[in-house]
Amino acid sequence: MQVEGQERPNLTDAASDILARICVQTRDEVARRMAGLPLRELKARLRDIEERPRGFGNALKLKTAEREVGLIAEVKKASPSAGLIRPQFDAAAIAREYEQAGAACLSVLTEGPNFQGHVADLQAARAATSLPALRKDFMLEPWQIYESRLIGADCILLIMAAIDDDRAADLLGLARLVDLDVLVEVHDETELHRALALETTLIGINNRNLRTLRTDIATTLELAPQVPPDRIVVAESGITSRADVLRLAEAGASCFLVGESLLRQPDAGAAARALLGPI
Ligand SMILES: O=P(O)(O)OC[C@@H](O)[C@@H](O)c1c[nH]c2ccccc12
Repeated sequence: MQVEGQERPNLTDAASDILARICVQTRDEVARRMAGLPLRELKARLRDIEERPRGFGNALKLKTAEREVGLIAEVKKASPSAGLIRPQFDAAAIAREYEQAGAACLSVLTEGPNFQGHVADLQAARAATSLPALRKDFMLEPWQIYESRLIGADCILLIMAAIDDDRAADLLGLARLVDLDVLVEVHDETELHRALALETTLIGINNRNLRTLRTDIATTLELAPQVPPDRIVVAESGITSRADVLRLAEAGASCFLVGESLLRQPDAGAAARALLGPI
């Protein structure tokens, strides 16, 4: 990593705060990629793209109307909390299983150092299905929004714990400009109120604290009832059973972002079907 020591946050803090560490790594990575593709060139390339995004929010609404539950099924090889989840990782094959099981959308990790994700995984998963895909990464810089559109993402994630209000509004506006949907992620009441002040429909409530990596679905149970009905609540992380889905739905979540519990099963499609329930 090439960043000078004094530009880094205190390393003791960064080591005990996983989100802070990932943000430092992401800024380094973005600086590297930007050097290879300056913003002006990136924008010029976008002008040549004809394909429109697939409509992530819309797919969630349609599936939820059809079967009560909108599943965003996650494609990831590893995570900082679980380590290696799928040693034999085939993003396209997993995505196809999810689509056949009735998932509304995909979520694909593209972050390298902590999740072993790649842009190519998102492209492979999306090409193998007709489902819209969320680029699951840490969006900090405007350049990343344009890049997300270039690589074929349909939606991006904005993590309120990682950015301030001005940055969130800027990145949200840019995403709109390039026709990407946005999932705004919160973990506590303060972040939820900051998110609700933004003009955005998809509110993700992450049951995992990204600073400590601990999960507790009580986070969604507490926060979902505070979300007005014109927004869509996506319960995220630590969801392992149909019983979890039913409890979270009762609290007001209509959509569910699930990765690890599906990917731990040899048949991820069957696991997704079990979460979705009968129909
Ligand atoms: O694998 P799980 O526990 O089912 O969680 C999926 C998803 O919610 C999780 O990957 C996630 C939610 N928000 C994030 C932000 C960064 C990295 C990862 C995430």
